[in-house]
Amino acid sequence: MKIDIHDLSKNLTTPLTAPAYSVPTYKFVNREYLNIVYRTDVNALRAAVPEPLEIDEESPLVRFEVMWMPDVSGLGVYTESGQVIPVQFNNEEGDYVHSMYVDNFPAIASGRELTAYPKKWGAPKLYVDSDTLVGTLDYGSLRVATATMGYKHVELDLEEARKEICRPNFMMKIATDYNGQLRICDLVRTQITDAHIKGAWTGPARLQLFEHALAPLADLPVQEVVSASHIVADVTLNPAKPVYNYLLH
Ligand SMILES: CC(=O)CC(=O)O
Repeated sequence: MKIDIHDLSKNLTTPLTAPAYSVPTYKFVNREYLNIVYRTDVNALRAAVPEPLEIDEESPLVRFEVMWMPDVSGLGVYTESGQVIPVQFNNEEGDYVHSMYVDNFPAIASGRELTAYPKKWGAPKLYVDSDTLVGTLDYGSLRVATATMGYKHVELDLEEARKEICRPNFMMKIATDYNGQLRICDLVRTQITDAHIKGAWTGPARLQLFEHALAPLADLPVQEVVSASHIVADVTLNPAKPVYNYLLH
């Protein structure tokens, strides 16, 4: 087999004859979000966020999210759950993606290799239980998060919902050479720019996080639920771009 590194139509990843994921662009139809914004401990938040990102010390917030993706071109069906943290970088507001637990291998591999999504294997679920929207996250056999929200109690403004899911995302891209030395250590930025909101609601919400050594969501403890949203949207993801190279600083 001849390897042509300039042929961009080929998905050059392994296994060579049956790659672990398809070539993006990934388009999501009816992506459904349960987002719960909560106040946490400022020292815990400071310890989680890499500089030069800045947190809001006066208002230390985290967004816990569970996303059900029933129709994703090239990746299939999956659910994802994690935490993002509101930050500022170069005077721009955005969210630092702190953790993501996902139940689909191609989504994990492509997210980590092509972008910088901090994805690990996990078992999130999003479903309606009678009058309640429920989001759960299991890691192995243990429950690490349970979120509940009144189902479609109050409609949200669709433009506000669009702004919520289109905030810039910042992530850490880390790759090493064969000796374990850092080859890439970047802060990267991406943003959803193509989102069609199909519905958005809010309602009463609660969130419980449980201690786990390898899925340490509870290290950012819930002090108070601030807001919650349930959003259904079609979205397209964009590639990430480096915005800060730690190897040069
Ligand atoms: C496809 C990706 O890597 C991003 C996501 O799952 O949200």
